[in-house]
Amino acid sequence: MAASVQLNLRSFKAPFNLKPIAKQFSRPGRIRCAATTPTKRYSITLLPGDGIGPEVITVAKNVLKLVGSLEGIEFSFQEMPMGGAALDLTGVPLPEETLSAAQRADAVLLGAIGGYKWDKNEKHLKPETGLLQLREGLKVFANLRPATVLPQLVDSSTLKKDVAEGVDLIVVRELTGGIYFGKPRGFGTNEKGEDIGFNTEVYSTHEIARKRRGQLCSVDKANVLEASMLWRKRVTAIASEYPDVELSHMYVDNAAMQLVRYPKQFDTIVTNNIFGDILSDEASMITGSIGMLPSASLGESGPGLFEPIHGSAPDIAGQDKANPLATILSAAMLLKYGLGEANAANRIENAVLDTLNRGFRTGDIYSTGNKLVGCKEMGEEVLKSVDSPVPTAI
Ligand SMILES: NC(=O)C1=CN([C@@H]2O[C@H](COP(=O)(O)OP(=O)(O)OC[C@H]3O[C@@H](n4cnc5c(N)ncnc54)[C@H](O)[C@@H]3O)[C@@H](O)[C@H]2O)C=CC1
Ligand SMILES: CC(C)CC(=O)C(=O)O
Repeated sequence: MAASVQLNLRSFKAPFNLKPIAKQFSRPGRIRCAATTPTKRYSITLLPGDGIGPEVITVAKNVLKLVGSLEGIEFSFQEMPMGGAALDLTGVPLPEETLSAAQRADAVLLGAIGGYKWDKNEKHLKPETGLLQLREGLKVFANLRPATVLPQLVDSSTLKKDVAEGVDLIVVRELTGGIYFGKPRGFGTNEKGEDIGFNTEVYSTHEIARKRRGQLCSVDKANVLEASMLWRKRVTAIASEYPDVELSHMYVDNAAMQLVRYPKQFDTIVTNNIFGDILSDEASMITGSIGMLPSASLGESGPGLFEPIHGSAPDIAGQDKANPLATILSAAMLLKYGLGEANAANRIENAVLDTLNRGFRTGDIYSTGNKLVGCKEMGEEVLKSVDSPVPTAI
């Protein structure tokens, strides 16, 4: 890593708590099980989407309902079409009604979008375009993707136990800029008449300024890309204002390698849209499965968007094989970061740990000696753990 400078996080106001979710995972304790009269009401827009999306959202919704009833919270859920499902229904991947329902809600929980059926659609008619429009429409620029190796799943990691054990990091990904949105973009022909496709990686200084909200290893490609050079310049400039927190810089190719060589070196990685997408998927395998990783996307104000980091997994869709834990943990992030309901969020996190402690595993995290279950049964076991007055400590 490059020489570090110090950032002082104490003096700036982040709109969210950057403390890795893992820290809260490790707080087992007695759960009060008394049902209370609902005093708080929240509206949640549910966007099941495509593939395994509806399967995992159904499970997460049930978990939210139960936790709400135990914590005196009443949810009103509004389910709206999004992605391929919306294309089939309305001809566009993000209908106006869906976006405005999401904007009006207290928080948004998304399953996943995409599938073979729409892969050949024109760009503006792809499910993925709808997701980018949703993120842009909600102005959720900061995407938090925690990756924690739970002791229960250390054997599911693709890395050796001593490398994976204790990994506890978070990727903070810029979400509404960079190459996913930059212009010019498109298709054309070069001087030899060959077809070309081109995109533009562009960052403006105000977008990078937002990145100071981490305590950080800033990942870029500043040895080659101008947008990364500006990124590093801004991050370094901001760093000088915050002397108490360490900042280091790393090139993305090295970061990809370091993540599998010695992942414990990372606490918070802050990076751009595309590098964050790729590195967080890579980090997911250290934890055992992409089916385990939740995410929260937050802006300055307005509802946050909460979604598992995985896609619609068309290869297992409709077979009751999906791991719902990433979506359940996204619901926990929704409670914690979106609604400020930390107790309710802790209930969910503890219930997930308890379910794993009781040996229940979907196929993606299965190891010998455990009980193989499908998406629905995993959800039912999590509900039992939510109800359990004393969760098992890890
Ligand atoms: N946020 C979103 O909605 C995203 C959507 N996509 C879309 O999803 C579709 C499939 O993309 P892929 O690249 O295959 O990525 P993917 O994440 O859907 O699947 C990759 C692999 O992980 C497995 N997997 C994913 N989630 C799982 C879960 N919860 N439990 C068990 N196994 C799980 C799948 O079965 C597959 O083998 C594409 O249309 C893509 O554009 C991809 C990434 C994110
Ligand atoms: C538009 C999405 C499919 C991009 C993606 O992979 C993600 O952000 O998770």
